[in-house]
Amino acid sequence: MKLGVIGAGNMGRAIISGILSSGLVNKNDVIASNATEASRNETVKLGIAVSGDNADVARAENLLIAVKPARLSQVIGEIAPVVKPSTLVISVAAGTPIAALEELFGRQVQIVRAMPNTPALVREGMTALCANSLVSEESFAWVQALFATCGRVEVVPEPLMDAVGTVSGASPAWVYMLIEAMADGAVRDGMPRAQAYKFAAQSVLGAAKMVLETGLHPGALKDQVTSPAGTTIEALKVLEQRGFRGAVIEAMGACTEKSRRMAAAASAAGCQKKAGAQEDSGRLSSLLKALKG
Ligand SMILES: NC(=O)C1=CN([C@@H]2O[C@H](COP(=O)(O)OP(=O)(O)OC[C@H]3O[C@@H](n4cnc5c(N)ncnc54)[C@H](OP(=O)(O)O)[C@@H]3O)[C@@H](O)[C@H]2O)C=CC1
Ligand SMILES: O=C(O)[C@@H]1CCC=N1
Repeated sequence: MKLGVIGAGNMGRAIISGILSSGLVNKNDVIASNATEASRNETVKLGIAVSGDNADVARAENLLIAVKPARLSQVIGEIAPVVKPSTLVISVAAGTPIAALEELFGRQVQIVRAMPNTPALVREGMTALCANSLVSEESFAWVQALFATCGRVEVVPEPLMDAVGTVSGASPAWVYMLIEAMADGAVRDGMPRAQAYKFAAQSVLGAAKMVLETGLHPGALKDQVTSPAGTTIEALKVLEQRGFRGAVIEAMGACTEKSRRMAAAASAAGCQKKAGAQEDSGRLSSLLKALKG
């Protein structure tokens, strides 16, 4: 198998769907796993092979791990014996540094850390990537091509991954909140709800494209909309009074801080495991010495 995916949930399935619709990887070359039968029955609808055995999936040439960070230790414990030196492991886990993943494997493994987002499903995702030194340029280029099938890709230094997890990984959540709130506003003004979602979502999509494609500063684009003594400025005044921008910045700070706390906890757990392994190997060599003596 070309690609194995352990944890075909919201993020895993979005990536699989993005990749399959690009044709870069064939359905017959993908295998995925879920914990429960109910989820496996959903995953099988993607037309790929599905297994309840993570070791089966981990035999693929490239392995994407998309379980929740709290499940990583258990899953890596299960698959470490079958992951070969040639296997390329990609983790999308938030707040989980490469060094912590290496500790969980307990040996040298080629690891790419990715931070994607769910718009990968419609091939409008944003993914940041970084890798450990064992990943060859050729393999890293392949991973970039893989995620490029799901949208935009950028290589970033690992310390930026917590910020990325907020600005693109998690941000769709509050953009959806904004769309929901905008639609509520339109409903209040008399628009039917289904139509309101379309108008709100298309406006967010268009505004995002304006930023990406004109290269203009978002402030300049805002000014283009805001006519002197017009209607828009009345809305901006209320948003400034209610602390709209401050609320977004503070919320994003909380999100990034959580990711950093998770990373610190994952690193501390890795250090404990390493210390434990050193203690075990110390005990083993004393035992061997005693047996020889
Ligand atoms: N959701 C998002 O927008 C983003 C998520 N991420 C990262 O992606 C990862 C997954 O998150 P998300 O998709 O939201 O979570 P989900 O809960 O939607 O998906 C996790 C999947 O893992 C499966 N799973 C759990 N335990 C096992 C196991 N032991 N063996 C095999 N499969 C297992 C679950 O199966 P079952 O359904 O049967 O329980 C589920 O399908 C996380 O690490 C998160 O940090 C990164 C960026 C964005
Ligand atoms: O909420 C989370 O932890 C994940 C990571 C980024 C988006 N969702």
